[in-house]
Amino acid sequence: MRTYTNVFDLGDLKTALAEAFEIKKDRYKYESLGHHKTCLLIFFNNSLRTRLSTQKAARNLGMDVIVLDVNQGAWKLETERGVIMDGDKSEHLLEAIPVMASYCDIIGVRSFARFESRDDDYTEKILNQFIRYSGKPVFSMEAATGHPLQAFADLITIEEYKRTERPKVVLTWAPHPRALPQAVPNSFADFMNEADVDFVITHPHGYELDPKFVRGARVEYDQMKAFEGADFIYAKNWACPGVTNPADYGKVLSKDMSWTVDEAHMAVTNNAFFMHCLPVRRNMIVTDDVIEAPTSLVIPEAANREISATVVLKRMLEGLK
Ligand SMILES: CCC[C@H](NC(C)=O)C(=O)O
Ligand SMILES: NC(=O)OP(=O)(O)O
Repeated sequence: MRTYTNVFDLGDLKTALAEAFEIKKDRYKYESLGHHKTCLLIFFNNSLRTRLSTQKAARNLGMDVIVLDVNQGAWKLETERGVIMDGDKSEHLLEAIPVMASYCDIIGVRSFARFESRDDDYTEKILNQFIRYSGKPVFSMEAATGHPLQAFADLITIEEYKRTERPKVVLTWAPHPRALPQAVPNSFADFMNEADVDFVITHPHGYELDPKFVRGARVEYDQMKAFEGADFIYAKNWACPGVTNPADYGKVLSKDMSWTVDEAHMAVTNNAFFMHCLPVRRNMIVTDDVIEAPTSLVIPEAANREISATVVLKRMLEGLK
């Protein structure tokens, strides 16, 4: 595996899930694979789960780990070519990338959508420079339009807890005070469309996700109708993807609190499990009662981030041989 940015990089999902459950039984099983190999984790944005779980995964495989918070300790980086660098940025990405790559064997990158240009975000301008100029295997730790480590952990969790062979899984938008990226819902849809589930997406008008990720999923604008009979509810906020109106890209079009997932919403489901990638704004996205209920999976879901990262890093290490 040279890059991990989407569901198709994983290949057959049943095989990937079998690998995940094998590792979950013994996460140190492949600890010799990473001997004298270094994993560099580069963060342009904040993180808790990804920062901790990916370091843990690398250590499970015997790797050394370096974590770099760009713009906090390193030089502020210019990412645009052709810019006269007379401002507050001391170094260009085009030098920094090969330099960083010279100290490691595998690179993880977190670089959120900037909402300055839909094209820049949806062509993954930053992540693709690492893929193009580092000469090393590169995996996404949430880039502008995807969060595949999260979505793989979500799939593992659904597989562990499903009570029926083909569960109904609902991705629901919920309100948030800030403009959040579409990376998490995009990757969740990317994975659910390839998994053996009955997948439904529900959100207010104007929040249509990019067709590249929606693919054959059913889109239901009536949230309560979407929730009917659901086995899993996956809640997430995202800012306007700019599909129906490109001028609205990155905007907060709604803070409608009737979309907040509460017990009345969960009452029309099939006693559904509740999921969220975290961090979550309680009583905006979901009420205290729902996220604290026995059917809330947010903690085991977060714990599975160690497993998804271990599988991906294992495959990258195997590719180095
Ligand atoms: C894993 C989620 C990271 C990020 N969340 C925030 C609060 O920026 C997002 O919504 O994409
Ligand atoms: N879910 C997730 O990626 O969390 P962090 O942003 O804390 O890493």
